[in-house]
Amino acid sequence: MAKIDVFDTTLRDGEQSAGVNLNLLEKMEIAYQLERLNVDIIEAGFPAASNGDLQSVKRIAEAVKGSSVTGLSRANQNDIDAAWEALKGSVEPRIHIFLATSPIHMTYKLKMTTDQVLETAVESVKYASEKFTHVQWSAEDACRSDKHFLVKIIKEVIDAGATVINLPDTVGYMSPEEYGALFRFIKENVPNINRVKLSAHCHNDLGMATSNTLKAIENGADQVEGTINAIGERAGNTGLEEIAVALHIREDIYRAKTGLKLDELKRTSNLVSKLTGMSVPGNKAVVGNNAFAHESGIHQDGVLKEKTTYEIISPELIGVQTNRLVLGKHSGRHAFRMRVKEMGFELTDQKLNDAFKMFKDLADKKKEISDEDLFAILMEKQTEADGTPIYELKSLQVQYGMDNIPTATIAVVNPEGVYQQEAATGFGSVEAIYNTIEKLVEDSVVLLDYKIHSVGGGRDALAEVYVQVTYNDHQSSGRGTAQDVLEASARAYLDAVNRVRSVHHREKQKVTV
Ligand SMILES: CC(=O)SCCNC(=O)CCNC(=O)[C@H](O)C(C)(C)COP(=O)(O)OP(=O)(O)OC[C@H]1O[C@@H](n2cnc3c(N)ncnc32)[C@H](O)[C@@H]1OP(=O)(O)O
Ligand SMILES: CC(C)C(=O)C(=O)O
Repeated sequence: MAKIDVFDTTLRDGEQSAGVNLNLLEKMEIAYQLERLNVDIIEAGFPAASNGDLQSVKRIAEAVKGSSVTGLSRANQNDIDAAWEALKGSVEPRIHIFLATSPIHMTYKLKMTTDQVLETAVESVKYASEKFTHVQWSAEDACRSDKHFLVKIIKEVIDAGATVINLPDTVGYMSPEEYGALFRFIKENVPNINRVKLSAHCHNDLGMATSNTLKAIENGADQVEGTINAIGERAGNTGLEEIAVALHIREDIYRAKTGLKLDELKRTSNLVSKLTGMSVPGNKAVVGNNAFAHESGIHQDGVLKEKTTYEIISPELIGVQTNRLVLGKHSGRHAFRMRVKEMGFELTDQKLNDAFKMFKDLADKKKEISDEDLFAILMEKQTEADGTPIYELKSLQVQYGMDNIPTATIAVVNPEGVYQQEAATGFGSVEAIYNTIEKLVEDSVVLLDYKIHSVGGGRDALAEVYVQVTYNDHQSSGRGTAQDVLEASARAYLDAVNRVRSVHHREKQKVTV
């Protein structure tokens, strides 16, 4: 099994993400976590970029001992000296020098000929090797470079003292097959290549960074570069979490592994996301919040019976406690019943079915049903009297306008099973509803108290209404839950009436016995 070195550039290429700016303490926090994750190399910054960057790299190099720390440098003495200033305190000082080798970059950006680039690369690597134990050299934009020129310059920089050669796909241009072939070509054609480690560094412009990196491993890469959460310049870099977990899960084909502590991945991802302000999409591979969430009934049923039906990665592997069965409109009875049980409710089959129907109706209106929503539904069902014929709300319509008299039209099925419909007005919508209900139920109802609050937060939160009434000379309370406040109000009023009826019903039964 080949061991692949992990070179983390979250603090350098990752910080190049538009809008990301980390201060020293934030960088230190991430560096400590990367050390805990057991990355081999941390690229902590670009010391020549600013005094702040130099100081961060220096502090991280002094503080972190479990991973090697490096800094980026252009191919000139000034940048190399800045890197030395930052890194000379580390155990085995390591520098990362880059110089572009593609015609586009050499012509337009560097304004240098190939000979000048060759000479600059060799001189800078020689200069750096006098100070640093490890010198990584990157052929920037290697993937759009002439491969014979690459062979030539790589051979020369190895002779000049480079210990690692990196072939970056700087603009995320290559296909996996092409990138793999480039590694094979360099391995087969650079005569001194076995003296160095070969590294892959991919960008995700065409969404191929992970596949490209894996292809590089299949074709001889000893080191992979990337960031946590795949952040980085433009569309980002290779997500190290994806590589490490892919190698682990598909060990059968890659026959390679990293030394990462995989169960630190989620924590690292959370920390990087929080400190950079770059949120991780829910569907992000490995570390997205939905990576272990199952929403559809058939999947939930499968996972309840045997996790591996729909999970190739176990959540514990990356430090997530458990998978999540999300209750939503695609969920089925198996998952619903399990959640009901977990929440401590024991419902009869009939009530469970009714609750499931209420849940499905609500799920049609809300994206995700929270535990609070579910609790409200289940509590309503749990506390509903059994066996008593009740008034069942069938439909409710309210007409309201600032200059009109509010009117409610309500249909119920009464305790005798008869469908009834009535309409009434009121000073407000709720009063119109309550006046209508009074016409529908046999005896008079007097409202004593009315309270309303929202269950959970957000604009689509459920409304929960509590009422106190006297009905038929009995005081009673009632509770109603619905997404609409008027429906919740109607349900609460009918619930109070039904509770009185249920007490009567039980008393009558006692007398009969
Ligand atoms: C592919 C990558 O991710 S490379 C890393 C990119 N990261 C960064 O650029 C972040 C940090 N950069 C910075 O803070 C600034 O760009 C600095 C401090 C490094 C340089 O700033 P300035 O001196 O103002 O130069 P500026 O950034 O405008 O231009 C870059 C210069 O470096 C030159 N250059 C670019 N790459 C290299 C290289 N590898 N070796 C030597 N010179 C280089 C450019 O040709 C240009 O030179 P010119 O001024 O003679 O035209
Ligand atoms: C500095 C190099 C390795 C780089 O970030 C790139 O080419 O993308």
